[in-house]
Amino acid sequence: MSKLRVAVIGARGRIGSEAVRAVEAADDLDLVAALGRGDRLDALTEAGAEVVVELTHPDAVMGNLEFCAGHGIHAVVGTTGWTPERLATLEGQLAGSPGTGVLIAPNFSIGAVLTMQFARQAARWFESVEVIELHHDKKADAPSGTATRTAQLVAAARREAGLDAQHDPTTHGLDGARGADVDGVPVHSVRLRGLLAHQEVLFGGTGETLTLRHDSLHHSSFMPGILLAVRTVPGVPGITFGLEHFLTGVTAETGTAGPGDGTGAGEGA
Ligand SMILES: NC(=O)C1=CN([C@@H]2O[C@H](COP(=O)(O)OP(=O)(O)OC[C@H]3O[C@@H](n4cnc5c(N)ncnc54)[C@H](OP(=O)(O)O)[C@@H]3O)[C@@H](O)[C@H]2O)C=CC1
Ligand SMILES: O=C(O)C1=N[C@H](C(=O)O)C[C@H](O)C1
Repeated sequence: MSKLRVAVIGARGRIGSEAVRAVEAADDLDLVAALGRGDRLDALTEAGAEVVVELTHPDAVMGNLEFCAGHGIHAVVGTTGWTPERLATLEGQLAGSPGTGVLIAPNFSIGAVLTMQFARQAARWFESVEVIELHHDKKADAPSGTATRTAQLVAAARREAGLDAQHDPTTHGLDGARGADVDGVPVHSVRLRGLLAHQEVLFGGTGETLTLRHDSLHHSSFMPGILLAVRTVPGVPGITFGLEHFLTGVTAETGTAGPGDGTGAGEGA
């Protein structure tokens, strides 16, 4: 059987360099290009890439995906900073390439995907919820894509359950002290040298709290998810938002992806 031809963009970055090693080590995958800043995207077509793994920067991702869509190259996207506007742009880019698949994953680690699902499950049972995400000191975007997605899933579950919006009693304080408001869920971002990627979802109810915590301790935590996505995305045309849609057993919890439907694409990452 021929190997799937894979390229990595952002190949010299923290996660990109790990992805290069993971693709090289996979028996069924062939790393045909490893691109960094300044490299020509034509190298992707010249190398015959079938799937691109995009791990760059919010400023770079849209141009890279436009090229992929325009050339019918499937894409697995880890770069964060997604908004509904960006998703709409990507949908437009893919319109002329209906067989091309793009998986956008706010987080490739199984523990983080499960944390989001557990948070979604817990949301209806608690009055209060806040998210704290903690990352390394080089991260460009805040809140993290994972925290944004978590807050959106929790907010959607609260709405579905008919819960009231959370009331913030703060009348005195400094700007920013209560974090960013993501769909009515406060999200607090910590940036600290020595950290990698961590998140706590805190729920509060009558006389009790529940804390869900996930820690990515090494970039290897993202590799099984990236490899799964690379192997799966050629068979799934269009935009899929969230790795859970490629994970049997977790998919049933979330429904199918679709812009603005509260479960999949179109909600930012
Ligand atoms: N979904 C997930 O599970 C994960 C997602 N991420 C996301 O992945 C992205 C990258 O993270 P990280 O590896 O930490 O960041 P890094 O800054 O370490 O790596 C990004 C790399 O992309 C390169 N780059 C920037 N612009 C371009 C471009 N136009 N073309 C090609 N390469 C380019 C950078 O080059 P230069 O150094 O010259 O700027 C750098 O080598 C971020 O958005 C992050 O949030 C990270 C971890 C997990
Ligand atoms: O920049 C990172 O490092 C990470 N980014 C993703 C995010 O924004 O959620 C995934 C993970 O948290 C690591």
